Amino acid sequence: MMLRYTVNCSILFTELPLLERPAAVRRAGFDAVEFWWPFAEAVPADAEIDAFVRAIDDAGVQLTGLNFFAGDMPGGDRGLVSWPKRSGEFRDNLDVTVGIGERLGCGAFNALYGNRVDSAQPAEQDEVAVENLGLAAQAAGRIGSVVLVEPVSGAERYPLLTAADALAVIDRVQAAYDVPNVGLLADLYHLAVNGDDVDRVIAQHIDRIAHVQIADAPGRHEPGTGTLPLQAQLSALEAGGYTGFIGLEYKPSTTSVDSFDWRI
Ligand SMILES: O=C(O)C(=O)CO
Repeated sequence: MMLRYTVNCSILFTELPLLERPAAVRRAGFDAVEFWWPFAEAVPADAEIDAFVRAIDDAGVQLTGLNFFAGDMPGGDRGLVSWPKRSGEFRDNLDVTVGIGERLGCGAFNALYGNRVDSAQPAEQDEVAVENLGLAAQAAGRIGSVVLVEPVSGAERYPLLTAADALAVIDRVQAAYDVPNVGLLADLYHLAVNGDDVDRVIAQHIDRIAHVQIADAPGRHEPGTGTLPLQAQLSALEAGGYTGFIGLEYKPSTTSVDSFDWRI
């Protein structure tokens, strides 16, 4: 298989401090990494950003993907994009994220949509999301990068569960802002756990898939630890002409370095 893999350093190599993970990925034989937002704040100090950029540069790996600031992820937040009261923070974060991307040649930014909140109606949240995604796409477009919209599982109030949910949002953004650079993040684990028909999504929407991530289910561990037909789905992506990266976004069932044997 010619598929290219990128290692998600927010869920793999967590045995190590964050800044040591890119070098560990390189030692494990990979040349690409992706991260969830790696800082506590939407706008971190310049020194923190410099240290992050240096860790990736010095490791000799490519940053292929970075999540925008998504709130308190361990506390249950899953993005600020559709959260009216925190829209300002998302917008403050846009330039910082794209700035990091520009320094490292990062091609994709994941804009987690955000949970439903009690302080706003769903329709208002969806309006705000379209605006914020339009702005994000314009910012990413300035460096030739794409913004990703991702269906996610495991968060009770996250409204994008299936590929169709995310594609409907992308359609709205593209109609309102005429931005070509917004695409589906097809995380095959999240889609399967949410009951989507992953084979059909690949067959029907491969041209709208801008990034793929994988983990097996149940458990969200490496491929082969669960029951998902991931090898067949990766083959289908390759046969269908998908040339992007495959993000390894799983919790290793052993140590991270011992979790790569499933690759063909
Ligand atoms: O929150 C998650 O599970 C994600 O996949 C974020 O990108």
